[in-house]
Amino acid sequence: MAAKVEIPFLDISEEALAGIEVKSEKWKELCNEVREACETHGIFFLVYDKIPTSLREEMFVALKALFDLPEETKNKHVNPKPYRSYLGNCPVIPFHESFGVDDAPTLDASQAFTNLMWPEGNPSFCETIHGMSSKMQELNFLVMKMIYESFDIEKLYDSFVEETTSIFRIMKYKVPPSATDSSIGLVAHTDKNAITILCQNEVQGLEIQTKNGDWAQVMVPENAFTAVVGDALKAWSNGRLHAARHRVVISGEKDRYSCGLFSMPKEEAVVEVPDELVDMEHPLQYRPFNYSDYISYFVSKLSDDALEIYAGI
Ligand SMILES: O=C(O)CCC(=O)C(=O)O
Ligand SMILES: [Fe+2]
Repeated sequence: MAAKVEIPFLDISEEALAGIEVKSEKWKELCNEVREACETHGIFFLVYDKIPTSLREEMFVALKALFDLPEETKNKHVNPKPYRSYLGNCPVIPFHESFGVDDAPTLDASQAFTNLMWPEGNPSFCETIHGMSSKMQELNFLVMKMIYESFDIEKLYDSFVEETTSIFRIMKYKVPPSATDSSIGLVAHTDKNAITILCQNEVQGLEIQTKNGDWAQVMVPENAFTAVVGDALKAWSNGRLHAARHRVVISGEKDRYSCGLFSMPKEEAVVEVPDELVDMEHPLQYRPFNYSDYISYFVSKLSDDALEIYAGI
């Protein structure tokens, strides 16, 4: 069995932030904690009560209804871009099923996905995925804002927002056939995007590879969200932030459901290290690159070192 690891746990609930003025010392400390978590582990937990428990619960009811649809219906979700089309019964990860919805925080995108799955309409499903993805996007932006502030480059944050889009990924991991088995639910990878916010039901299974190569279980606290640094953020930060390699291992008797808001540069956007993050101590590590070209490269090679090979200096 994998070891356990202490993952930083940050409270950015309204109560915890009450009285902390933006730009105050306390706020700066919190921003630095976010950055340190990204540097040390590349993964951390967040308490964020702007996403109420009731919305999480509705989300997991909605997810069950979605995955319970006939295969034929689920297979209608097709998109030529990677990581979007419905994936089910894949021989490499037979217990995993997923969908990726582009721009789910825009109402039209949530509506189009809902109408495809339920041509007769399902307003409550639409409202739930739209509400959840929008709020997870807000959280994603807040984390990025804190990272910009901790590097003292908040003036660049607005252009980051302008150049950012997202995929909302919706996932189910079926219980393996025998309760004693544990099986790979999702193979080891780093996320390719900038930063991912994950929300899972009570079934654990996420694991990370520590910097010394061991696999460790990530025990996500009840109702917490998990933030994961991806390749685009690692490159942008000149290698200062760590893209955590992770996987999902499933065991036990309950299906695992999760969803993730993956923020990423828009199609035409270039990932480029800001001048402020390059100095004698931190020489430039990555050349500027177009994000969608990097994804095409990764999909063609599927190499663990894709970022280093593609953009490393
Ligand atoms: O299901 C999870 O908790 C993690 C999913 C994940 O790592 C991914 O989709 O990239
Ligand atoms: Fe991932």
